[in-house]
Amino acid sequence: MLGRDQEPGSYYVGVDVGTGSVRAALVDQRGILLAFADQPINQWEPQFNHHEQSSEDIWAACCVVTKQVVQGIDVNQIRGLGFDATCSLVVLDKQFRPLPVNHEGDARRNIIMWLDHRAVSQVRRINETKHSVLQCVGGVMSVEMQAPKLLWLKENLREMCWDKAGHFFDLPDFLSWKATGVTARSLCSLVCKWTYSAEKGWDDSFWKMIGLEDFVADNYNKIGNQVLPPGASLGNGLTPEAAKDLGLPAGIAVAASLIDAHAGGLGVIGADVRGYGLACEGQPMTSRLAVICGTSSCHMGISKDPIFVPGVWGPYFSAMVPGFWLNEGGQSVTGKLIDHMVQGHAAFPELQAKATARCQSVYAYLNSHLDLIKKAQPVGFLTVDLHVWPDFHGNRSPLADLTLKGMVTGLKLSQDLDDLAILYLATVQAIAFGTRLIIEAMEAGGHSISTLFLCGGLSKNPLFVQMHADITGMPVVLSQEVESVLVGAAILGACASGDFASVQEAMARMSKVGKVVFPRLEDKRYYNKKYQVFLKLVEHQKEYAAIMKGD
Ligand SMILES: Nc1ncnc2c1ncn2[C@@H]1O[C@H](COP(=O)(O)OP(=O)(O)O)[C@@H](O)[C@H]1O
Ligand SMILES: O=C(CO)[C@H](O)[C@H](O)COP(=O)(O)O
Repeated sequence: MLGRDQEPGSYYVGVDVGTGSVRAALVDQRGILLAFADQPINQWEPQFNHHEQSSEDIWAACCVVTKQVVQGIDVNQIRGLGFDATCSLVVLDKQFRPLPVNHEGDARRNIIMWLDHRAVSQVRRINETKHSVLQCVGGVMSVEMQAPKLLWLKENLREMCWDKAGHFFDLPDFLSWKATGVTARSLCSLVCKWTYSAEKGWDDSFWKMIGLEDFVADNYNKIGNQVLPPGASLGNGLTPEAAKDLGLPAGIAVAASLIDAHAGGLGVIGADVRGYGLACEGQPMTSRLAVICGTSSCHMGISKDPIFVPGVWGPYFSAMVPGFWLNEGGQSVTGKLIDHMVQGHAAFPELQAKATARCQSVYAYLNSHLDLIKKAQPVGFLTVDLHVWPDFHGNRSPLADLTLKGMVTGLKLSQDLDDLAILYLATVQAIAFGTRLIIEAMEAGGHSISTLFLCGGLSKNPLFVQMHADITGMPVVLSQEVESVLVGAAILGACASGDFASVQEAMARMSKVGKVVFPRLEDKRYYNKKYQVFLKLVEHQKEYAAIMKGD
C-alpha cells in the first residue's frame, strides 16, 4: 500500500510576499511546482528613506494569485497552506483595522517596510543601551528591525497610531492571522526581528530600557505572547471567510509562517547533493550557505552550537531549521541596486528598446552584450579599472553600518551601451564581493562553509550566479525549482498538514538540486586583486568621513 507521502495528488499551496510582488504556487509532495502566479504590489515612498505598503493590498494580491494557482484542480486535494513574507511591520487597531504609519494619516499605508530607514535616531539610542539582547543580532541592532520602528511610531505618531494600535504584526504573522484568525506569532519572526529568545522569551528589561515599557505592562499582547514554531498548524485551519477569499476549502491546515529569506533557506538547504562532486556531499548541512537574492540578499548559515559573529545577525535558535542555530548575514539592496544602476544610466532607454525588440529582459540583453564586447578575455576582466562599493543603502553585514554609502571609481565621459553594460557588471561583482566579505566574517566566527545554495529573483541571472562562484571560489547550487522560496512556503503547509513528521523530512523530500555552477579557478588571481581594491574602497570612505568630521 502506498503511504500518504507517496500518494500522488496531495498538494500544498505556498504564498511568498516579496518586496515587489506576491507569488503563489501549487506544489506536490516531491516539491514540484505545478502552477505559479504572481502579482505586483504597491509601494509608497512619501519621503526619502520612508517605505510603506498596505496590508489590504497585499492580502488582496495573495487572494488573486492563490485563486489562479488552484484553478482547474480538485481543491480537496490541497492539504496545507504556508505563507512567507518580508519582515515588514504591520499596524492594526484594536478591531484589526489598518492604522496609518505616516504623517499624512493615510490608513491604507499601514506597513513600515523592512528597508525603511526612518528610525535612525531610535536605533542609535537602542544601540547605546548595550543591552544583552543585542548580542543576538551581531552586537548592533539594525534600523531595519522592529524595535526602532515601534519606538519611532511612539515618538512620532502618538495620537494617530500608537495610542490606537491593538496589534503590531510582522508581515508573515499578519498573513497567517488573516487566514486563520489566530494571533500567535511565528518563532522565526519574533526571534529574528523582535529580540524574542526561543529559550527565555521576552526580556522585560530591554523594552523598559528603550522606552517601550508599554509592551511589558500589556503582557506583550500587542506584539505576541503565544509563539509557535514555523510549520506548526494554526487553530482550526483556514477560516470560512479566508477560504472564500483565497478560493480554497475551509479548514485546511495553515502553518505558522516564515520570513521570506528563511523560507528560501528551507527550500534549498536540505537537498540531496549526491553525485554532483560537491565538497558538501556527506558533510553536515552546516557546511552549506543559503543565499536568497531578491531586492536584498540574505546569507543563511546554520550551526549545531551558537556562533556569535560581529555584524551578522543571530545566533537565532530554531528560527529556520528546527534544532539548529541560524546566523543571517545580509546586503540590504542587491536586486534593487542593480535595477537602480541600470535604470538610472543615460543609455537605459536604448537598452530597453533593444531588449524589447529581441523579446529579452534587459538583463539577458546586457549579458549577451557583455559577451560581445569581452572579445577573447573572460567577461569579468572588463572591469579591471571600474570598481563599485555596493552599500547605497548602508551596510547590513558584516560592517553593520547604516551610514555607509555607495562608491564608484573609474568613471569616464562615455554614456553608451558598452559603458552601461560594464557598470552593470561591476555592480554585480561588487555584490558578490560583499558576499565574500560576509562569508569570511562567518568563517572567522566559526562557520565552515564549502557550498552556496542560491535562490530568489537574482539567481535567474547566469552572470550573477557565475560571479558569485568565481568571486567566492565556491560552487553554487541552483534548485530544480527556480521559485525555491515558494517551495519553502509549501514545505510549511506540508508540515502543518501532518504529511511529514518534521521540517527536516519535508526539506529532504521537497528540495532538489537543479544545476551546479563551479568557479573558474583560473580567474582567481584577478578577483583577489579586485577584492583588495574592494576593501580599500570602504577603508577610504571611512577616511573621507573622518576628514570631513575633523576641524
Ligand atoms: N529574469 C531575471 N533576470 C535577471 N534578474 C532578475 C530576473 N528576475 C528578477 N531579477 C532581479 O531580481 C530582483 C527581484 O527579485 P525577487 O526575488 O523577485 O525580489 P523580491 O522577493 O524582493 O520581490 C530584481 O530587482 C531584479 O534585479
Ligand atoms: O530582512 C530580510 C530577511 O531577514 C529580507 O531582506 C527582507 O525580508 C526582504 O527580502 P526580499 O529581498 O526577498 O524582498
